[in-house]
Amino acid sequence: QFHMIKHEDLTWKESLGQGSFTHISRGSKTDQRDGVTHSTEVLLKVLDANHKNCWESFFEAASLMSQISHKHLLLVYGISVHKSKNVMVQEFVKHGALDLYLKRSTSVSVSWKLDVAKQLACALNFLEEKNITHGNICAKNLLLAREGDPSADNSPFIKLSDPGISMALLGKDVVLDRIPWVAPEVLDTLEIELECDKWSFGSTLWEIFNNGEAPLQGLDPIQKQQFYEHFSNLPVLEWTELADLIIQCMQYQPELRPSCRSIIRQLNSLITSDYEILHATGTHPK
Ligand SMILES: N#Cc1ccc(Nc2nc(N)cc(-n3ccc(CO)n3)n2)cc1
Repeated sequence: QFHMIKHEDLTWKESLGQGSFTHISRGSKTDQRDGVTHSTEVLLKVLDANHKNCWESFFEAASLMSQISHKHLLLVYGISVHKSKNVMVQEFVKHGALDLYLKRSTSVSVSWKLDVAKQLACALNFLEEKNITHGNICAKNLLLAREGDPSADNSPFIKLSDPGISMALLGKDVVLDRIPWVAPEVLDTLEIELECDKWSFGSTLWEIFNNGEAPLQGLDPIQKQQFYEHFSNLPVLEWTELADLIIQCMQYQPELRPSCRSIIRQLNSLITSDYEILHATGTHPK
């Protein structure tokens, strides 16, 4: 169920850091199409040698992404297995992970953030309609294909990355570390259902509107576990309508979380202009 890419058709360029249990590099792949050699810029995601036993789950995550196509889902060209290297070949997304972009950027507008939130909600709605659970929604797994330039009046464009190795294989400490993105019910069963993605969406909304700051970042795994045991909520954003949506998504009872359609409807009903004016000037528009 995969396109196998030959090792010799890949060129490795600079390393770009690492995800969890993988490291990523820029590269290119060549392929022959109607006798013409094409070279495509790609992102090469290599599974760490010490997690080689997770290669099935690594590729399972990638195959989820290549079975379906959607404008806000990352394109996976295929995989390449050569000697002990398990490589996922992805489309190269120009501006990389959203969490780093938000941390580095100073002047990202509220409407820019809302645009990104709507695009993520659309991707989730698409997956929900196909009854596919992603299982690892977070700003680190949102990739920025287009920055969006307010003066040129064009908006950002994001792609949801692959979910990576399933938590069931990664063990309890990784699951604890993923609090508050991982839904509370997952801690017991390690089973992920559609509602889990709604919880993670709420946590990711919090990240986006807090400029990429990781929620609960100061807490250690035990304190993170207690956060769930005490049915705690994230610190409330001052934009109450958005804070309400986050609370709805981060309901401890999975069945009380909103559908994607409801999430999209609520995002569309948020008025950014008033909020921005109020936020910027401290006064309400006339
Ligand atoms: N400086 C810089 C820079 C870094 C990366 C990209 N591009 C890219 N393309 C992808 N397909 C996936 C990723 N990822 C980044 C983290 C993860 C973990 O999931 N993926 N980055 C562009 C610029």
